[in-house]
Amino acid sequence: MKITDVKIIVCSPGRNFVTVKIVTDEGLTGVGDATLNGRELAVASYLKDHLAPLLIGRDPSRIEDIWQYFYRGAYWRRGPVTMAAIAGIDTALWDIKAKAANMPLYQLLGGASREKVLCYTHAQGRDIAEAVEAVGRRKEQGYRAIRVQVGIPGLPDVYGTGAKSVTNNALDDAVPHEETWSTSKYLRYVPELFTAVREAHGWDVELLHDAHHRLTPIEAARLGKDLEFARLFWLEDAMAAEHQEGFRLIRKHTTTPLAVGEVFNTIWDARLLMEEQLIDYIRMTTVHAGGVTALRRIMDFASVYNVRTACHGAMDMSPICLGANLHLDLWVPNFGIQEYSGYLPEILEVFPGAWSLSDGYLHPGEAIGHGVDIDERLAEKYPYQRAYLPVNRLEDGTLWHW
Ligand SMILES: O=NC(=O)[C@@H](O)[C@H](O)[C@H](O)CO
Ligand SMILES: [Co+2]
Repeated sequence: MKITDVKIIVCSPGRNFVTVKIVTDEGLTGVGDATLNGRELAVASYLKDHLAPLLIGRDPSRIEDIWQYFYRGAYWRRGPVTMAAIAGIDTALWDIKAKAANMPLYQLLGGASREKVLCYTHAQGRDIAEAVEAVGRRKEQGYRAIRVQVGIPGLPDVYGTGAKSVTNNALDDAVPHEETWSTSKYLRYVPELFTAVREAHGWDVELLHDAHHRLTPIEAARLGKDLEFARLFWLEDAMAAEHQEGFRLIRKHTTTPLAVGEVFNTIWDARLLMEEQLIDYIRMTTVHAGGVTALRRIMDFASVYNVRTACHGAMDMSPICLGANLHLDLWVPNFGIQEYSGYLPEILEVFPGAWSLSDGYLHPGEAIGHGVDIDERLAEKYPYQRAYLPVNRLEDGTLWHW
């Protein structure tokens, strides 16, 4: 079998996605997600101008060799753009291989280790009352694990808590929306949020919270400690994790489980965190971690250190990424949880898939390959629109983490 064509499809059904479609001379095709929220065209060009030409004529079954060719062969290794581009190709190649083997991808990985995939979803509010109500709605929809985020009194819209939080990016802003942040206001308020949520909804629902990299190590330790009463499933992205050693301080002070990794793109970003068991969940996902080939390796490394998987899966990864994740989620022995924040209807039309959600659990389905495709004609109806994630400033104007 030979690769005869590589298409890079950029579309925007409610938000921007970059999709790789690989065509072979035997009629088999495969698709992969290569979306990088806010820098989509950099990945599209990396693929179109640099990688796609090198794929034509190659044997699509040589997935590992192609992965190494683009990783080691790049010379300039790692980074979100490079690894998202490699991910798009790699995921498409695994899709083709599973189709050629006439089986769902999870069978190729080693078969199912569970019947279904536990997921968590998002609930947010501009204030505690709204957030408590949102948790109630998510419980009624059958979710067993819910991430709770809330606006902070005295601060304007905080990321992921206002009306625009559905798409997590500013489609209608020609420049990144600038948020204002105060850690002290935040640290005082979040424990009140979880007191109210536990009071209203009890203990049979798993609660998660995402600090989106905004704290220093000691502030993260403080929050973890202050939230121990709420018995969270996890506190996520407590601090910007380039400084992996910083988690030693957090770990020393709190038993609140820690999750990190959605912005990581190679194992090197997480090695120390996992070797020293400084985290409990690794949040790396197919599209940002370099595809199925890389993520499978990272998941196995995590299992050696009792770290569980928790693939990132918000709406700024396409349903193709979710589909591929779900096959890994069904197979991986050290599974933790899968993020699922739902998709706008137009996204599900452009990316039809075999996966399903019921009663707070997902399943990849039994279609051959990873079970998700792209409707190219429909995708054309949604041309790219430049959009960004917000940026974050302290009240004095300092450009801050997020
Ligand atoms: O854990 N999930 C998250 O943090 C998401 O909501 C991210 O903010 C967006 O995917 C960033 O593009
Ligand atoms: Co997150």
